[in-house]
Amino acid sequence: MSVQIRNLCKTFGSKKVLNNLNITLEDGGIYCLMGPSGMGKTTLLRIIMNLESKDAGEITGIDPDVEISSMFQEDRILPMLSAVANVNMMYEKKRPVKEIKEDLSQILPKKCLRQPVCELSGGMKRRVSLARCMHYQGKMIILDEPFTGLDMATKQEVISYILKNRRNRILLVATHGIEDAALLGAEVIHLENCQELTDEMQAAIPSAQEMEEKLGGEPDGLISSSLKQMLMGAGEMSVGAYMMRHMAETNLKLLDGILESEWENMGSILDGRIQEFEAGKLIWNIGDTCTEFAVVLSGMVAAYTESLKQVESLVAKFGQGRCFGEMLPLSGACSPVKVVAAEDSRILFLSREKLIKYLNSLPTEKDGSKIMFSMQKETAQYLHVSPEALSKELNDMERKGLIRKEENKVQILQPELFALRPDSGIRSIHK
Ligand SMILES: Nc1ncnc2c1ncn2[C@@H]1O[C@H](COP(=O)(O)OP(=O)(O)OP(=O)(O)O)[C@@H](O)[C@H]1O
Repeated sequence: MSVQIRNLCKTFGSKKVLNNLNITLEDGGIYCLMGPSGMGKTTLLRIIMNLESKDAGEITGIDPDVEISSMFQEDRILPMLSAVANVNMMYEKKRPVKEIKEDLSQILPKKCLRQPVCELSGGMKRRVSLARCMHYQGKMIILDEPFTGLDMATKQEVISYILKNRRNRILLVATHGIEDAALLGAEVIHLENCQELTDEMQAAIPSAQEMEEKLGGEPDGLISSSLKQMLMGAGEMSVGAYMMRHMAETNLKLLDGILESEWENMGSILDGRIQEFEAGKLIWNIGDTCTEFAVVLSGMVAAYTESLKQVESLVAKFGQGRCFGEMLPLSGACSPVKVVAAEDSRILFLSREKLIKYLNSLPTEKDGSKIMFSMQKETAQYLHVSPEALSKELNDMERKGLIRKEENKVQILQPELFALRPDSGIRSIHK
Protein backbone atom coordinates (compact mmCIF):
# COMPACT_ATOMS: atom_id res chain seq x y z
CA MET A 1 0.00 0.00 0.00
CA SER A 2 1.35 3.46 -0.86
CA VAL A 3 2.03 6.13 1.74
CA GLN A 4 -0.26 9.11 1.25
CA ILE A 5 0.38 12.53 2.68
CA ARG A 6 -2.70 14.69 2.34
CA ASN A 7 -3.22 18.41 3.02
CA LEU A 8 -0.45 18.53 5.57
CA CYS A 9 0.05 21.85 7.37
CA LYS A 10 2.66 22.90 9.90
CA THR A 11 3.33 26.28 11.48
CA PHE A 12 6.09 27.23 13.92
CA GLY A 13 4.89 30.34 15.76
CA SER A 14 3.78 32.65 12.98
CA LYS A 15 5.90 30.90 10.33
CA LYS A 16 4.02 28.61 7.95
CA VAL A 17 6.45 25.85 7.01
CA LEU A 18 4.16 23.35 5.24
CA ASN A 19 0.90 24.45 3.65
CA ASN A 20 -1.56 21.89 2.26
CA LEU A 21 1.20 19.56 1.20
CA ASN A 22 0.27 16.48 -0.85
CA ILE A 23 2.67 13.66 -1.71
CA THR A 24 2.18 9.98 -2.60
CA LEU A 25 5.02 7.53 -2.06
CA GLU A 26 4.42 4.34 -4.01
CA ASP A 27 5.35 0.96 -2.58
CA GLY A 28 8.97 0.16 -3.36
CA GLY A 29 9.61 3.66 -4.74
CA ILE A 30 12.84 5.64 -4.41
CA TYR A 31 12.41 9.37 -3.84
CA CYS A 32 14.69 12.34 -3.30
CA LEU A 33 13.14 15.16 -1.36
CA MET A 34 14.58 18.44 -2.53
CA GLY A 35 13.96 22.09 -1.91
CA PRO A 36 15.73 25.28 -0.89
CA SER A 37 17.26 25.31 2.57
CA GLY A 38 14.67 26.03 5.25
CA MET A 39 11.77 24.92 3.02
CA GLY A 40 10.73 22.25 5.51
CA LYS A 41 12.34 18.97 4.39
CA THR A 42 13.46 17.93 7.86
CA THR A 43 10.15 19.10 9.35
CA LEU A 44 8.25 16.92 6.88
CA LEU A 45 10.44 13.88 7.61
CA ARG A 46 9.98 14.39 11.35
CA ILE A 47 6.21 14.60 10.93
CA ILE A 48 6.19 11.40 8.87
CA MET A 49 8.20 9.73 11.65
CA ASN A 50 5.75 11.09 14.23
CA LEU A 51 8.51 13.02 15.98
CA GLU A 52 6.80 16.34 15.28
CA SER A 53 3.11 17.14 15.52
CA LYS A 54 1.18 18.37 12.49
CA ASP A 55 -1.41 21.15 12.58
CA ALA A 56 -3.68 19.58 9.98
CA GLY A 57 -3.80 16.87 7.33
CA GLU A 58 -3.19 13.15 7.43
CA ILE A 59 -0.62 10.52 6.62
CA THR A 60 -1.84 7.03 5.82
CA GLY A 61 -0.27 3.74 4.78
CA ILE A 62 2.51 3.57 7.37
CA ASP A 63 2.84 2.98 11.10
CA PRO A 64 5.67 5.34 12.08
CA ASP A 65 6.31 3.58 15.37
CA VAL A 66 7.36 0.28 13.85
CA GLU A 67 7.61 0.57 10.08
CA ILE A 68 10.14 3.34 9.52
CA SER A 69 13.90 3.15 9.88
CA SER A 70 15.67 6.46 9.76
CA MET A 71 18.99 8.21 9.62
CA PHE A 72 18.99 11.72 11.02
CA GLN A 73 21.13 14.71 10.10
CA GLU A 74 23.06 14.09 13.28
CA ASP A 75 24.63 10.68 13.94
CA ARG A 76 22.64 8.87 16.56
CA ILE A 77 25.22 6.28 17.49
CA LEU A 78 26.67 5.23 20.82
CA PRO A 79 30.14 6.78 20.90
CA MET A 80 31.87 4.23 23.13
CA LEU A 81 30.63 1.19 21.21
CA SER A 82 32.22 -0.15 18.03
CA ALA A 83 30.58 0.07 14.60
CA VAL A 84 29.76 -3.64 14.85
CA ALA A 85 28.16 -3.26 18.29
CA ASN A 86 26.22 -0.19 17.18
CA VAL A 87 24.73 -2.14 14.30
CA ASN A 88 24.10 -5.28 16.32
CA MET A 89 21.99 -3.23 18.71
CA MET A 90 19.31 -3.19 16.05
CA TYR A 91 18.67 -6.88 16.66
CA GLU A 92 16.89 -8.34 19.64
CA LYS A 93 18.64 -11.63 19.00
CA LYS A 94 22.23 -10.62 18.20
CA ARG A 95 23.67 -11.63 14.85
CA PRO A 96 27.13 -13.23 14.54
CA VAL A 97 29.86 -10.56 14.66
CA LYS A 98 31.45 -12.04 11.54
CA GLU A 99 28.27 -11.42 9.56
CA ILE A 100 27.97 -7.78 10.67
CA LYS A 101 31.66 -7.21 9.99
CA GLU A 102 31.31 -8.56 6.48
CA ASP A 103 28.35 -6.31 5.84
CA LEU A 104 30.06 -3.20 7.25
CA SER A 105 33.27 -3.81 5.36
CA GLN A 106 31.37 -2.89 2.18
CA ILE A 107 31.35 0.74 3.31
CA LEU A 108 34.01 1.02 6.02
CA PRO A 109 37.67 0.05 6.29
CA LYS A 110 37.93 -3.31 8.06
CA LYS A 111 40.41 -2.09 10.63
CA CYS A 112 38.04 0.44 12.17
CA LEU A 113 35.11 -1.90 12.75
CA ARG A 114 35.98 -2.79 16.36
CA GLN A 115 37.12 0.69 17.42
CA PRO A 116 34.81 2.90 19.52
CA VAL A 117 32.96 4.99 16.96
CA CYS A 118 33.93 8.24 18.74
CA GLU A 119 37.43 7.66 17.32
CA LEU A 120 36.17 7.56 13.71
CA SER A 121 36.04 10.43 11.20
CA GLY A 122 32.80 12.33 10.56
CA GLY A 123 32.22 10.56 7.24
CA MET A 124 32.80 7.14 8.84
CA LYS A 125 30.33 7.93 11.62
CA ARG A 126 27.75 8.82 8.94
CA ARG A 127 28.28 5.39 7.41
CA VAL A 128 27.82 3.64 10.77
CA SER A 129 24.54 5.56 11.21
CA LEU A 130 23.49 4.53 7.75
CA ALA A 131 24.29 0.86 8.37
CA ARG A 132 22.27 0.93 11.58
CA CYS A 133 19.36 2.36 9.70
CA MET A 134 19.59 -0.20 6.88
CA HIS A 135 19.66 -3.07 9.40
CA TYR A 136 16.39 -2.06 10.98
CA GLN A 137 13.49 -3.85 9.33
CA GLY A 138 10.45 -1.90 8.25
CA LYS A 139 8.48 -0.71 5.30
CA MET A 140 10.21 2.59 4.69
CA ILE A 141 13.71 4.05 4.99
CA ILE A 142 14.15 7.76 5.64
CA LEU A 143 17.59 9.31 5.21
CA ASP A 144 18.11 12.99 6.03
CA GLU A 145 21.20 14.33 4.22
CA PRO A 146 23.02 10.97 4.34
CA PHE A 147 25.91 11.97 2.06
CA THR A 148 27.33 14.96 3.90
CA GLY A 149 31.07 14.64 4.38
CA LEU A 150 31.49 11.91 1.75
CA ASP A 151 33.67 12.25 -1.34
CA MET A 152 32.24 11.12 -4.71
CA ALA A 153 33.87 7.67 -4.71
CA THR A 154 32.70 6.90 -1.15
CA LYS A 155 29.27 8.24 -1.99
CA GLN A 156 29.04 5.80 -4.88
CA GLU A 157 30.01 2.95 -2.56
CA VAL A 158 27.43 4.05 -0.02
CA ILE A 159 24.70 4.38 -2.67
CA SER A 160 25.51 0.93 -3.94
CA TYR A 161 25.20 -0.36 -0.35
CA ILE A 162 21.84 1.37 0.10
CA LEU A 163 20.43 -0.01 -3.16
CA LYS A 164 21.68 -3.49 -2.39
CA ASN A 165 20.17 -3.53 1.08
CA ARG A 166 16.97 -1.65 0.42
CA ARG A 167 14.99 -4.82 -0.22
CA ASN A 168 12.28 -2.91 -2.04
CA ARG A 169 11.39 -0.77 0.96
CA ILE A 170 10.27 2.79 0.17
CA LEU A 171 13.35 4.99 0.25
CA LEU A 172 12.96 8.70 0.96
CA VAL A 173 16.15 10.75 0.95
CA ALA A 174 16.39 14.46 1.74
CA THR A 175 19.30 15.90 -0.18
CA HIS A 176 20.55 19.02 -1.93
CA GLY A 177 22.46 17.22 -4.70
CA ILE A 178 20.60 16.53 -7.96
CA GLU A 179 23.30 13.99 -8.85
CA ASP A 180 22.27 12.00 -5.74
CA ALA A 181 18.88 11.47 -7.34
CA ALA A 182 20.53 10.24 -10.52
CA LEU A 183 22.86 7.90 -8.67
CA LEU A 184 19.99 6.52 -6.60
CA GLY A 185 17.69 6.27 -9.62
CA ALA A 186 15.23 8.29 -7.56
CA GLU A 187 12.19 10.30 -8.49
CA VAL A 188 12.67 13.89 -7.36
CA ILE A 189 10.04 15.50 -5.15
CA HIS A 190 10.42 19.27 -5.11
CA LEU A 191 8.81 20.38 -1.88
CA GLU A 192 7.83 23.72 -3.38
CA ASN A 193 5.76 21.97 -6.07
CA CYS A 194 3.67 19.87 -3.66
CA GLN A 195 1.94 22.57 -1.67
CA GLU A 196 0.23 25.94 -1.78
CA LEU A 197 2.98 28.48 -1.40
CA THR A 198 2.41 31.47 0.84
CA ASP A 199 4.03 34.79 -0.14
CA GLU A 200 6.70 34.20 2.49
CA MET A 201 7.50 30.74 1.12
CA GLN A 202 7.55 32.09 -2.41
CA ALA A 203 10.03 34.77 -1.38
CA ALA A 204 12.39 32.13 0.04
CA ILE A 205 12.57 30.27 -3.29
CA PRO A 206 15.35 31.48 -5.56
CA SER A 207 13.96 33.13 -8.71
CA ALA A 208 14.33 31.46 -12.10
CA GLN A 209 17.09 33.91 -12.89
CA GLU A 210 18.94 33.19 -9.64
CA MET A 211 18.57 29.48 -10.32
CA GLU A 212 19.84 29.91 -13.84
CA GLU A 213 22.88 31.78 -12.56
CA LYS A 214 23.41 29.12 -9.92
CA LEU A 215 22.72 26.11 -12.10
CA GLY A 216 23.96 27.37 -15.43
CA GLY A 217 20.63 26.81 -17.21
CA GLU A 218 17.54 25.01 -15.98
CA PRO A 219 16.68 21.65 -17.46
CA ASP A 220 13.44 21.59 -19.36
CA GLY A 221 10.44 19.65 -18.10
CA LEU A 222 9.95 17.75 -21.34
CA ILE A 223 11.46 14.47 -20.39
CA SER A 224 10.15 12.02 -17.86
CA SER A 225 11.84 12.35 -14.53
CA SER A 226 13.77 9.10 -14.20
CA LEU A 227 15.33 9.33 -17.61
CA LYS A 228 16.04 13.02 -17.25
CA GLN A 229 17.78 12.30 -13.98
CA MET A 230 19.76 9.54 -15.57
CA LEU A 231 20.92 11.86 -18.29
CA MET A 232 21.50 14.75 -15.95
CA GLY A 233 23.48 12.51 -13.65
CA ALA A 234 25.29 11.13 -16.58
CA GLY A 235 25.89 14.52 -18.17
CA GLU A 236 26.45 13.86 -21.81
CA MET A 237 27.64 10.38 -21.03
CA SER A 238 26.62 7.69 -23.43
CA VAL A 239 24.53 4.83 -22.18
CA GLY A 240 27.71 2.72 -22.30
CA ALA A 241 29.51 5.08 -19.94
CA TYR A 242 26.50 5.25 -17.69
CA MET A 243 26.37 1.48 -17.53
CA MET A 244 30.02 1.43 -16.71
CA ARG A 245 29.38 3.62 -13.73
CA HIS A 246 26.44 1.50 -12.78
CA MET A 247 28.64 -1.59 -12.93
CA ALA A 248 31.17 0.05 -10.64
CA GLU A 249 28.38 0.77 -8.22
CA THR A 250 26.76 -2.60 -8.27
CA ASN A 251 30.05 -4.44 -8.20
CA LEU A 252 29.20 -6.58 -11.19
CA LYS A 253 32.11 -8.68 -12.28
CA LEU A 254 32.20 -10.56 -15.49
CA LEU A 255 34.91 -12.78 -14.09
CA ASP A 256 32.81 -13.79 -11.12
CA GLY A 257 33.22 -17.46 -10.49
CA ILE A 258 36.80 -17.52 -11.68
CA LEU A 259 39.41 -17.62 -8.93
CA GLU A 260 41.58 -14.53 -8.64
CA SER A 261 44.66 -16.73 -8.82
CA GLU A 262 43.43 -17.92 -12.21
CA TRP A 263 43.22 -14.51 -13.84
CA GLU A 264 46.84 -14.32 -14.83
CA ASN A 265 46.54 -17.85 -16.22
CA MET A 266 43.62 -16.72 -18.27
CA GLY A 267 46.03 -14.31 -19.86
CA SER A 268 47.97 -17.17 -21.34
CA ILE A 269 44.89 -19.17 -22.27
CA LEU A 270 43.21 -16.22 -23.92
CA ASP A 271 46.10 -14.55 -25.67
CA GLY A 272 46.32 -11.94 -22.97
CA ARG A 273 49.00 -9.39 -22.41
CA ILE A 274 49.93 -7.64 -19.21
CA GLN A 275 50.91 -4.00 -19.36
CA GLU A 276 52.06 -1.67 -16.63
CA PHE A 277 50.86 1.94 -16.46
CA GLU A 278 52.29 4.68 -14.32
CA ALA A 279 49.81 6.86 -12.43
CA GLY A 280 48.31 9.42 -14.79
CA LYS A 281 48.98 7.41 -17.98
CA LEU A 282 46.17 7.03 -20.50
CA ILE A 283 44.89 3.46 -20.97
CA TRP A 284 41.92 4.02 -23.28
CA ASN A 285 40.89 7.18 -25.03
CA ILE A 286 37.38 8.28 -25.91
CA GLY A 287 36.50 6.89 -29.31
CA ASP A 288 39.03 4.04 -29.26
CA THR A 289 37.48 0.87 -30.58
CA CYS A 290 37.71 -1.71 -27.85
CA THR A 291 38.91 -5.04 -28.97
CA GLU A 292 40.30 -6.08 -25.63
CA PHE A 293 38.82 -6.77 -22.29
CA ALA A 294 40.72 -5.31 -19.34
CA VAL A 295 41.19 -6.55 -15.78
CA VAL A 296 42.98 -4.53 -13.09
CA LEU A 297 45.56 -6.92 -11.62
CA SER A 298 46.91 -4.26 -9.26
CA GLY A 299 46.46 -0.54 -8.70
CA MET A 300 43.44 1.54 -9.63
CA VAL A 301 42.07 3.04 -12.83
CA ALA A 302 39.59 5.85 -13.31
CA ALA A 303 37.13 6.28 -16.18
CA TYR A 304 36.13 9.75 -17.33
CA THR A 305 33.62 10.97 -19.82
CA GLU A 306 33.79 14.29 -21.60
CA SER A 307 30.88 16.68 -22.12
CA LEU A 308 30.39 18.75 -25.24
CA LYS A 309 31.87 21.61 -23.24
CA GLN A 310 35.04 19.53 -22.86
CA VAL A 311 34.49 19.13 -19.14
CA GLU A 312 35.74 15.81 -17.87
CA SER A 313 33.73 13.98 -15.27
CA LEU A 314 34.63 10.93 -13.27
CA VAL A 315 32.42 8.00 -14.23
CA ALA A 316 33.84 5.31 -11.99
CA LYS A 317 36.97 3.93 -10.42
CA PHE A 318 37.98 0.30 -10.72
CA GLY A 319 40.39 -1.29 -8.28
CA GLN A 320 42.19 -4.61 -8.08
CA GLY A 321 40.25 -7.50 -9.50
CA ARG A 322 37.76 -5.31 -11.31
CA CYS A 323 37.16 -5.53 -15.01
CA PHE A 324 36.45 -2.31 -16.80
CA GLY A 325 34.59 -1.80 -20.02
CA GLU A 326 33.18 -5.32 -20.11
CA MET A 327 30.35 -4.35 -22.41
CA LEU A 328 32.52 -2.54 -24.90
CA PRO A 329 34.70 -5.30 -26.24
CA LEU A 330 31.80 -7.71 -26.15
CA SER A 331 29.74 -5.45 -28.36
CA GLY A 332 32.72 -4.25 -30.37
CA ALA A 333 31.69 -0.69 -29.51
CA CYS A 334 33.76 2.47 -29.40
CA SER A 335 34.88 3.52 -25.97
CA PRO A 336 32.64 6.30 -24.65
CA VAL A 337 35.11 7.02 -21.88
CA LYS A 338 38.71 7.75 -21.29
CA VAL A 339 40.41 5.42 -18.83
CA VAL A 340 43.47 6.64 -16.96
CA ALA A 341 45.67 4.90 -14.38
CA ALA A 342 44.78 6.56 -11.07
CA GLU A 343 47.72 4.76 -9.43
CA ASP A 344 50.59 2.71 -10.81
CA SER A 345 48.64 -0.21 -12.25
CA ARG A 346 49.08 -3.57 -13.92
CA ILE A 347 46.39 -4.35 -16.43
CA LEU A 348 45.63 -7.66 -18.05
CA PHE A 349 44.18 -7.29 -21.55
CA LEU A 350 42.36 -10.28 -22.98
CA SER A 351 41.57 -10.68 -26.64
CA ARG A 352 37.93 -10.07 -27.38
CA GLU A 353 37.70 -12.84 -29.90
CA LYS A 354 39.16 -15.46 -27.64
CA LEU A 355 37.22 -14.17 -24.70
CA ILE A 356 33.92 -14.49 -26.52
CA LYS A 357 34.82 -18.05 -27.50
CA TYR A 358 35.69 -18.72 -23.90
CA LEU A 359 32.46 -17.18 -22.61
CA ASN A 360 30.46 -19.17 -25.11
CA SER A 361 32.04 -22.33 -23.83
CA LEU A 362 30.89 -21.51 -20.29
CA PRO A 363 27.54 -22.71 -18.95
CA THR A 364 24.67 -20.75 -20.44
CA GLU A 365 24.26 -18.20 -17.65
CA LYS A 366 27.83 -17.07 -18.25
CA ASP A 367 27.16 -16.57 -21.92
CA GLY A 368 28.01 -13.09 -23.15
CA SER A 369 24.66 -12.30 -24.73
CA LYS A 370 22.83 -13.32 -21.62
CA ILE A 371 25.06 -11.13 -19.53
CA MET A 372 24.28 -8.26 -21.87
CA PHE A 373 20.59 -8.90 -21.54
CA SER A 374 20.78 -8.97 -17.78
CA MET A 375 22.76 -5.71 -17.85
CA GLN A 376 19.96 -4.00 -19.72
CA LYS A 377 17.44 -5.38 -17.33
CA GLU A 378 19.52 -4.22 -14.39
CA THR A 379 19.92 -0.76 -15.81
CA ALA A 380 16.19 -0.46 -16.29
CA GLN A 381 15.61 -1.68 -12.74
CA TYR A 382 18.23 0.71 -11.48
CA LEU A 383 16.47 3.57 -13.20
CA HIS A 384 13.28 2.30 -11.74
CA VAL A 385 11.59 1.81 -15.08
CA SER A 386 10.68 -1.34 -16.94
CA PRO A 387 12.99 -2.28 -19.87
CA GLU A 388 10.06 -1.59 -22.21
CA ALA A 389 9.49 1.82 -20.64
CA LEU A 390 13.19 2.61 -20.97
CA SER A 391 13.22 1.87 -24.66
CA LYS A 392 9.90 3.69 -25.18
CA GLU A 393 11.27 6.79 -23.42
CA LEU A 394 14.35 6.73 -25.59
CA ASN A 395 12.18 6.41 -28.72
CA ASP A 396 10.01 9.33 -27.62
CA MET A 397 13.06 11.46 -26.99
CA GLU A 398 14.44 10.58 -30.38
CA ARG A 399 11.15 11.57 -32.03
CA LYS A 400 11.29 14.92 -30.26
CA GLY A 401 14.79 15.45 -31.63
CA LEU A 402 16.39 15.48 -28.20
CA ILE A 403 18.67 12.55 -28.77
CA ARG A 404 19.94 10.32 -31.53
CA LYS A 405 20.11 6.63 -30.80
CA GLU A 406 23.04 4.77 -32.19
CA GLU A 407 23.74 1.11 -31.79
CA ASN A 408 25.20 1.34 -28.32
CA LYS A 409 25.09 5.01 -27.64
CA VAL A 410 22.69 7.81 -27.07
CA GLN A 411 23.89 11.09 -28.41
CA ILE A 412 22.32 14.10 -26.77
CA LEU A 413 21.42 16.68 -29.38
CA GLN A 414 20.24 19.44 -27.08
CA PRO A 415 22.70 19.40 -24.20
CA GLU A 416 21.28 22.62 -22.77
CA LEU A 417 18.26 20.59 -21.68
CA PHE A 418 20.52 18.48 -19.57
CA ALA A 419 22.60 21.27 -18.13
CA LEU A 420 24.38 20.36 -14.96
CA ARG A 421 24.87 22.31 -11.82
CA PRO A 422 28.42 23.53 -11.72
CA ASP A 423 28.69 22.31 -8.14
CA SER A 424 27.28 18.83 -8.86
CA GLY A 425 29.47 15.76 -8.57
CA ILE A 426 29.89 15.96 -12.33
CA ARG A 427 32.81 18.29 -12.53
CA SER A 428 36.18 18.71 -13.98
CA ILE A 429 38.40 16.39 -12.01
CA HIS A 430 41.04 15.29 -14.36
CA LYS A 431 43.11 17.62 -16.52
N1 LIG B 1 11.32 23.41 16.38
C1 LIG B 1 11.25 24.49 15.60
N2 LIG B 1 10.84 25.68 16.10
C2 LIG B 1 10.75 26.75 15.32
N3 LIG B 1 11.07 26.80 14.02
C3 LIG B 1 11.49 25.65 13.47
C4 LIG B 1 11.61 24.44 14.22
N4 LIG B 1 12.04 23.46 13.40
C5 LIG B 1 12.20 24.03 12.17
N5 LIG B 1 11.86 25.33 12.21
C6 LIG B 1 11.87 26.26 11.08
O1 LIG B 1 11.13 25.66 10.05
C7 LIG B 1 11.72 25.94 8.77
C8 LIG B 1 12.01 24.62 8.05
O2 LIG B 1 13.09 23.96 8.70
P1 LIG B 1 13.64 22.56 8.18
O3 LIG B 1 14.77 22.19 9.06
O4 LIG B 1 12.51 21.61 8.08
O5 LIG B 1 14.15 22.95 6.72
P2 LIG B 1 15.01 22.10 5.68
O6 LIG B 1 14.35 22.25 4.36
O7 LIG B 1 15.21 20.71 6.19
O8 LIG B 1 16.37 22.92 5.70
P3 LIG B 1 17.88 22.41 5.36
O9 LIG B 1 17.89 22.04 3.91
O10 LIG B 1 18.68 23.65 5.63
O11 LIG B 1 18.18 21.27 6.29
C9 LIG B 1 12.96 26.78 9.07
O12 LIG B 1 12.63 28.13 8.91
C10 LIG B 1 13.26 26.49 10.52
O13 LIG B 1 13.88 27.59 11.13
